[in-house]
Amino acid sequence: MSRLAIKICGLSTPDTVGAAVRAGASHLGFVHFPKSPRHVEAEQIRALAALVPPHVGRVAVVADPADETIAALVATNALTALQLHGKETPERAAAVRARFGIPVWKAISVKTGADIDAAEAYAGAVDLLLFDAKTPEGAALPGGMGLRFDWTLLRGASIGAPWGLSGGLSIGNVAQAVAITRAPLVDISSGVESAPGIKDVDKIVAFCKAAELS
Ligand SMILES: O=C(O)c1ccccc1N[C@@H]1O[C@H](COP(=O)(O)O)[C@@H](O)[C@H]1O
Repeated sequence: MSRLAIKICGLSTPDTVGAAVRAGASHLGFVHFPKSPRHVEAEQIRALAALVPPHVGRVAVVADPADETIAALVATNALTALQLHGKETPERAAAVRARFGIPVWKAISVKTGADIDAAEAYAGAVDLLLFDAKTPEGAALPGGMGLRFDWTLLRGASIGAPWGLSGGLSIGNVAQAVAITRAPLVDISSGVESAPGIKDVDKIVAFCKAAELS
């Protein structure tokens, strides 16, 4: 059985980056979305990523980015993947991957089983599908709101690509989430914070422990 991959997302300080690495995270996420309390500029991502050992993935999270935005992020040479967390189509996701030569993760907003079925259109166009809860229409953020969806929708689903589970995960529910979905990767942001955008080292450590035991 291969080890559960853990992505700690929305990091913005050297301390919390170090804590996530030491706690055993396989991937770190950096949100580049100005409306987010977790927003970090490309130069900050470059500096934070320089603290990360090469075996740990470094993922920039964006939503419906312009090509210029992607170019600036890719130019940092700090990233192992780009997470598209907006309304990008399969064609747009494939074009980003081809144009910028970077692995692409696509967040799939889930409310019903039809949303999971619709993810099939992205297989082949992206490198990883990340199932996250749909945020309410008009919400300020497309993710990072601690919302979860009905995990049983993923039970027994055959996903034709590498994938992960996101949305409303916490120290207390990650074991149940993995038991239900058999997710190979779990992704958390607000569940390891003390306030929006403020990561909590103790919570990061506790989450990684709980995920590893699941
Ligand atoms: O966290 C944000 O502010 C954010 C902004 C724009 C796009 C995505 C964002 N967050 C991502 O949402 C998921 C789930 O987060 P949570 O655990 O429910 O808080 C995660 O991948 C975040 O990085």
